[in-house]
Amino acid sequence: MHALSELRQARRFVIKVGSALLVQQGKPRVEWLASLAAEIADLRKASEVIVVSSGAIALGAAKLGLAKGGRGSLADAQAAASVGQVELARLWSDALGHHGITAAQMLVTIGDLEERRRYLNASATLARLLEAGAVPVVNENDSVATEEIRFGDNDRLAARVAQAAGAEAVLLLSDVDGLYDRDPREAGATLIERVEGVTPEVMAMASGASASGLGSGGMLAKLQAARIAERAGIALAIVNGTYVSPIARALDGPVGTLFVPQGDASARKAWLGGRLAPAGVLTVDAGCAVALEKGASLLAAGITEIEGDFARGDLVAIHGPKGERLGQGLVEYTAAECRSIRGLKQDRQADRLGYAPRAAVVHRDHMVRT
Ligand SMILES: Nc1ncnc2c1ncn2[C@@H]1O[C@H](COP(=O)(O)OP(=O)(O)O)[C@@H](O)[C@H]1O
Ligand SMILES: N[C@@H](CCC(=O)OP(=O)(O)O)C(=O)O
Repeated sequence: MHALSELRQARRFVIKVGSALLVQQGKPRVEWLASLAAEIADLRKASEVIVVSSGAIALGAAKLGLAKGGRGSLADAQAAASVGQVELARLWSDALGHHGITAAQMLVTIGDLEERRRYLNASATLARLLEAGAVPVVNENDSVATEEIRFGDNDRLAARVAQAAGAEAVLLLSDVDGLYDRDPREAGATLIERVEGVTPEVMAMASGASASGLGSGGMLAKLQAARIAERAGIALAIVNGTYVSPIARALDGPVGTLFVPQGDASARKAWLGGRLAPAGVLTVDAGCAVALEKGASLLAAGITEIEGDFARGDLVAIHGPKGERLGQGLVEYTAAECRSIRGLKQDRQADRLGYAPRAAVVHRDHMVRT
């Protein structure tokens, strides 16, 4: 998909709604939500829709009378989210219910979308809900997620959900028209309509701060989400949601920034490429680095160092001799086994371990290079 209007062809959408759109001065924007629900009902005539909705912390903080919109401390954010999520679910259930659509709440943590087995589980739930005709309304499970296990922003969460659901398009509804070449509050800022690859230059355009003070990620989080999506072959657009009927304005306008999918990585590789937290590091020698560059599997003979305590099937980062990041992949041996067979030729692995189920330590099929 190369133009915003082409997104209409997508068979499965993820629509992400930021806190600032849903909540103003602690109150939900019910009429605006009703107009969005009408657009979702319209989209569903030809496509499937998953919503990723922020707003629990902002809604809950207002109810509990917490300072700083509930973001003063982790405990405040968790308490606010618990209270706000109840209201958020009701708002969506009412708004979609008005069009005869069943809303389904799904609260997830980073592990649910990053640990392979749980990722497959979340993916199956989403598929079943869509098949049954519901609209999943996803948010982070903020009331139990601690700082270390949180996404923190719903932009990356939306990109992950899109991967897990096999969606073709993600719409990030925000309070700006899209990505500007610099902070839009600066003079001369220009809207970028199309991005072919989120390069470091593109990343440099974003500032991490959220102007509204309600959201958490700012433009930086949206660009990180765009990177996850483009690698997964998913089109992503940042569009202005502040208007009534924002989807029609963005797609028929068209106004916004489209991030064109890059390549057509298989779902599994996309998942690997986008995963955030490797369990360990394998450092390899120069010869191995060259072989990996050419697409070979990582063999024990090339490993010089092992960091971390990982299990078979975990994600590990792969570093070159100077510590440079070469890629990451699913490891076929535990950390202890890797330490034991490091530097060994393939035919000696079985002698050392007494078994050698796999020739490669990280097979090329389960590896992505950076
Ligand atoms: N280069 C940029 N282009 C567009 N917006 C930017 C840029 N750099 C920083 N921003 C800020 O990012 C904000 C959007 O992020 P955020 O407030 O987190 O949105 P949301 O709550 O919708 O997730 C914009 O309102 C803008 O102030
Ligand atoms: N999960 C949080 C939202 C996280 C967040 O702030 O996201 P966003 O407003 O999209 O930057 C909530 O429901 O309040």
